[in-house]
Amino acid sequence: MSTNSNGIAQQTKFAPSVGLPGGTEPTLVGSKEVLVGRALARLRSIPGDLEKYTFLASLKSRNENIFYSLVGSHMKECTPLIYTPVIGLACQNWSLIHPPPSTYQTPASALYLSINDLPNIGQILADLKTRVPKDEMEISVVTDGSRVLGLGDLGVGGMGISMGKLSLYVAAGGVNPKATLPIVLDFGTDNEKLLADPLYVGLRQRRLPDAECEAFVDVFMAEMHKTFPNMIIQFEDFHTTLAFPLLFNNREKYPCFNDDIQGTGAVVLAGAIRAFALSEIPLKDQRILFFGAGSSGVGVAETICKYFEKQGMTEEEAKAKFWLVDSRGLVAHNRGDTLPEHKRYLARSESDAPKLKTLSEVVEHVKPTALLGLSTVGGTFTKEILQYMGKINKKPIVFALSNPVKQAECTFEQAVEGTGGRVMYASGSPFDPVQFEGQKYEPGQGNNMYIFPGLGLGAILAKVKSIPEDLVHASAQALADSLTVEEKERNLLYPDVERIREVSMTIAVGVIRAAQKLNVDRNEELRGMNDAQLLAFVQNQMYHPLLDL
Ligand SMILES: NC(=O)C1=CN([C@@H]2O[C@H](COP(=O)(O)OP(=O)(O)OC[C@H]3O[C@@H](n4cnc5c(N)ncnc54)[C@H](O)[C@@H]3O)[C@@H](O)[C@H]2O)C=CC1
Ligand SMILES: CC(=O)C(=O)O
Ligand SMILES: [Mg+2]
Repeated sequence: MSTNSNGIAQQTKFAPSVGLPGGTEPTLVGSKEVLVGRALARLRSIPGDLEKYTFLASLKSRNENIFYSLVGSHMKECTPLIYTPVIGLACQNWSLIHPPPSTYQTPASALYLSINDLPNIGQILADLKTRVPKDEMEISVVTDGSRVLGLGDLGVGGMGISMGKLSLYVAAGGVNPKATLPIVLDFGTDNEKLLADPLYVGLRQRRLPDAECEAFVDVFMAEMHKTFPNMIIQFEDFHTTLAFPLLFNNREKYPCFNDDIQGTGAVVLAGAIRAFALSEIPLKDQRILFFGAGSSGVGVAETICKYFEKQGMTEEEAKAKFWLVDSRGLVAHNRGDTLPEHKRYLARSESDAPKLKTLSEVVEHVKPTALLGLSTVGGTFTKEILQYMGKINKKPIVFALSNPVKQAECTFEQAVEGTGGRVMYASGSPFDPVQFEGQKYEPGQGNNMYIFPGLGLGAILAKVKSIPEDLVHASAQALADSLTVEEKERNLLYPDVERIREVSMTIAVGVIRAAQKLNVDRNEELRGMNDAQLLAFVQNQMYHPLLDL
């Protein structure tokens, strides 16, 4: 990453301006605080969520510095509007709100590549390179929109999630906005509503078979790497049948990772490390049940399983702590269907496994200490299940991680009430604190937004060749270690979201050190720095809109 002011040095200076008769500006435009305050007041005056989203998108395009100052100083209020849950609504309505003003602003602020572009990808990227305002692009979030949050196939509407994640790279990770590139690969859509919608802005044809998508991505990745050799690629919201092959095909060749598999793995591991400790149950006695065995469920389960091994368990001992449930019941070798590759590693073998079809049956069979939902199905952690978790555990762990809010397996309030206030809870989308029997309870937000900004920042600064699993584990450990004494006293599982930039910095340092250990770093200058110097270096490299106003 080059210096902070790169690409943003020519921003408007906000000295009070004196109006001339007939001028286009009012008499007093205001100081930066006033400009941010004015944007906030305007935002709060807008009644609808989608309208708030389009206002913020328009602000981002008109003045990036005010946008990022506003978001950075009001993370709790703005994150739900530029990210989950409102981003889901934006993706669902993409054909109506497209192009958001930000795509007009710079010609390289978004890239749609369709299957018809396959022969020309190299040329398209070379042209784009001549138009990007920064000498080197640093990070791209790439999706094909085939599984956007828990909302299913939204086709090119997935652009919203790529843009939202990159806004957080800037606001929470301090990446230069000019070095970010959201990309949608338009492989068609299997969403009947979109196929029938004359206003749909993507290809109105059915999705290509996975093998053809994989072949497209082979070409895409090679051309991206040729054009932007240091660019980190984040795969996002690909349907599970593509998510795993794309990760395995590319992870050793290029600096890339899958956010749903690995970012989610790391953020949930970090929250779980803390919850396991608070539960006062040793790791060897934990029994962890996953409701949902897709890219994120399996990604998280395998990440925690590896952590157990690092804590001294054998592979078999670690695997024995996990149970996965999918739409056919307990995932088991002997249940009579052919399990897809990603479900085999943690599939069970006990003789009664095939009989366990519903979540309630599996919960009663397993007696879990921790119940984690990554199923996309809202409300599935019923009152009875939550009460049962409360009955068998002193401090039950319940993570309802599906996004957006309606897809959460239970709300925070339901979890608190069902367990008599003893739950250790995290959700993917934010919930408000809850009052129960005169006491205030605060939920955790177990969302990969705590990981990817810091993981990406560390990978950019170290100029990594690839992102091995140890870098992901380092990001989880750094997040778990980042809670302050005050946050621990509040029984939080994750740091306060207002501190996310500071947390990202710590994660970046952990990731850089892990990259150095594995020799995947190309920025060898960082090797000579001690930890304090490295932290100062990371901080100094971070884009900071307030300084540049
Ligand atoms: N909190 C976070 O940071 C993240 C949350 N997620 C959320 O996780 C959810 C799942 O994502 P993926 O794993 O990619 O999706 P997926 O569609 O691949 O997996 C869903 C899994 O749930 C199972 N399932 C669906 N309906 C079910 C039912 N009625 N009963 C039992 N099992 C059922 C499916 O069989 C499948 O195993 C999404 O809502 C997504 O938003 C994903 C990534 C990060
Ligand atoms: C948060 C996220 O990546 C998802 O829900 O897919
Ligand atoms: Mg995702």
